[in-house]
Amino acid sequence: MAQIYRPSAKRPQQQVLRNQPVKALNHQGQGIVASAQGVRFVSGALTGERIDFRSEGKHQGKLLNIQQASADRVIPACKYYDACGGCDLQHLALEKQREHKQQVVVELLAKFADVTAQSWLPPLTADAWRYRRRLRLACHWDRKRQRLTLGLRAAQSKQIVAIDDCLVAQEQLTALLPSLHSTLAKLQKPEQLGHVELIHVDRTIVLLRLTAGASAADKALLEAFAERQHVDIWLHCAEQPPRPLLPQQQLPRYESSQLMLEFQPGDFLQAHAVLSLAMVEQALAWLDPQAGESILELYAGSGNFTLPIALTGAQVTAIEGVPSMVERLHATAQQQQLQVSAVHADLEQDWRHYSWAQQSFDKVLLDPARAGAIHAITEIAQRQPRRVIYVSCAPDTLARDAKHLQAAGYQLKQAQIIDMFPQTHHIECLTWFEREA
Ligand SMILES: C[S@@+](CC[C@H](N)C(=O)[O-])C[C@H]1O[C@@H](n2cnc3c(N)ncnc32)[C@H](O)[C@@H]1O
Repeated sequence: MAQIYRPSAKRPQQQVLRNQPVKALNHQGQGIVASAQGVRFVSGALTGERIDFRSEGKHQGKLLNIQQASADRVIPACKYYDACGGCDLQHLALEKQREHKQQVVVELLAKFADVTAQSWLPPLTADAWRYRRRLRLACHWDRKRQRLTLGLRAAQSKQIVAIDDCLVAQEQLTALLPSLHSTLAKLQKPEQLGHVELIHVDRTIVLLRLTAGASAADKALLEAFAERQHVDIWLHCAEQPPRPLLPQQQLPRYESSQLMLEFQPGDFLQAHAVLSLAMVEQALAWLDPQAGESILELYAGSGNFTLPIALTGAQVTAIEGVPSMVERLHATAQQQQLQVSAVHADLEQDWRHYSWAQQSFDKVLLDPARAGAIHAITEIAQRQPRRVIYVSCAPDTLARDAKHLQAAGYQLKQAQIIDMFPQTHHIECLTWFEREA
């Protein structure tokens, strides 16, 4: 058989580069270094620092040593900082984190959309530690050692960092960790545990994701835990929707504009309770809904913005892609006797087939996931509502979508950073676009 020459696969270069200046932070909070090998993004580095790093792959660098530290550098408060992939900006002073987040949005809007806000409000801020009301924990059962690991994912890895505290989670949640760990390790088949979500709203919820239904013995074990810890347990087994462990358990509720909204554990819930309330209030101030106006709300979830808007007397058409959230939104609107039409639809599909999309709307509010509103924004732009309030959790997709609005004749009147995820690089931004007269 003929031998064919095959060049050996090129290994990515892993050269160490020393004393390199960091020129800025990117939107993922990584230091940008323009090295002789090209631009590298280095997690943990700060603007103005000089660092040693190892070049990894085409674009990344691993921080090895800080030769000259920034005056904005602080000692990370969390003992898991080096291992956990969560709070990746806690080495930057809090005020500077907020300045950086606004700067990122300003720059991305200018670079990708040629959009400049007419004015910026100061960032909306609240507690920067112990703020998270939901915490998702990864689980792994080591069959050989008969040991359960319960923790958070390491940075860019599937590894789990076992934790007994998380400084950004509310204390009601972290206080559960030791007893939860020992209870879950006693399950008959702990390998069936996918992940665990802890939620604190009007009650504390432990949602267990399982690959199969729990046995009667496991249910009894969990029931005893729930009683001892005064929590509600929900089970999310295989393809079934999440169910309460006990039939008498009620749906949990969270607050929005003095209303209590029901939601199903597992469905979307804003992470920071205080800032979620403040954000809704600010969005309403800009939207300024009037009785009789017709408002289209996209990516509505279980009604965090919808019901406060409807309280003003405006007619709201709220669109959401997850059926359980549409059901909850519809039920709460009925209980409160509010004018809401809650519709299940995929906003990424062509809107010509949707009857709700054939009406005209005075104003639009949208709050998409990180992917942004790549199709929906073109549909909105065609319909030319007077005002668009865009709530974004990803500045890169906001900039992409803002370009469509700008091309369709909208101006960015105001913008504001919501410090929804302190200590992390994640950025939440509220924007107000107005159609030019
Ligand atoms: C950032 S959450 C906002 C939810 C709500 N506004 C709130 O404040 O709680 C985004 C929502 O968009 C929904 N979603 C994502 N992609 C969608 C799509 N293609 N069509 C409809 N809804 C979608 C998600 O299910 C989620 O509820």
